[in-house]
Amino acid sequence: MDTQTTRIPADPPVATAAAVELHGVSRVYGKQAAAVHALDNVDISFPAGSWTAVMGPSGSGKSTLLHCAAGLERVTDGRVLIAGQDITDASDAELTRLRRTVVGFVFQSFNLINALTAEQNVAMPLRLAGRRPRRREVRDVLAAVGLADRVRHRPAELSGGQQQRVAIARAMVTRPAVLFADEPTGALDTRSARVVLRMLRAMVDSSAQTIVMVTHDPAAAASADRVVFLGDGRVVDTLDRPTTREVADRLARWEE
Ligand SMILES: Nc1ncnc2c1ncn2[C@@H]1O[C@H](COP(=O)(O)OP(=O)(O)OP(=O)(O)O)[C@@H](O)[C@H]1O
Repeated sequence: MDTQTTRIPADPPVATAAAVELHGVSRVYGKQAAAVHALDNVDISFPAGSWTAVMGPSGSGKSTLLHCAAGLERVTDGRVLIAGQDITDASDAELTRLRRTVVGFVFQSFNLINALTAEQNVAMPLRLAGRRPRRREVRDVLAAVGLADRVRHRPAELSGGQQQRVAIARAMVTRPAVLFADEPTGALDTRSARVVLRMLRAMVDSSAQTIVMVTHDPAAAASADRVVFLGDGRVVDTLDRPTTREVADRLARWEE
């Protein structure tokens, strides 16, 4: 008799380790002779709980990659999956729901509403998702980004670094599984940039959120777990656990 018993694993297997997957994704702008292949058959996956920096020369397709991966823009070819869900043919309503629940965005230009206070800006995604924001949860997120004493300030009354932190708080308040950030430190001085990068690191390490960030700055990219380099709409290189020096050297090679 077989005395071996079947062992039941303590934890169920992880269903999907990828927060975002792009399979054979192409994005073409314009037609025929005027066609621009902004993305050309890109295969890439962003593991859950990881931080990836996307780099490459101007026009290499970084923003297009971010927008397609986030469901902000439709792909011409290929498939995009977010949290295991194929969003390629999702309706506009489904994409809107996804953007309000699963993903968050931070843009270089902050995109804050000037007429609203920091607190009201941060509460906005909760309202859009149909929730009545609790003052406490909004203030807690603002406190987490070091702005507990600025909740009643409007964007014009805040520094660039503070505005960017409000934008990050706004993206964090719904606890999105994936945060897409387009040059989140591009408009900041070195000190404010460091604060923002530390906050992004905390999101990945403490809450296992996933970050995909476009940047031109090797120091910012070195805060990520991995750097993906684009050239002419294709992934041309990747670098794991990068240092600033390695990123700068690799960039110089691809931008030659
Ligand atoms: N809406 C559009 N219509 C036509 N062409 C576009 C459009 N958006 C982007 N492109 C083209 O697609 C290519 C990739 O653009 P994208 O903005 O993704 O590059 P990028 O790497 O983010 O550049 P940058 O670093 O300058 O922001 C470029 O050649 C650009 O001109």
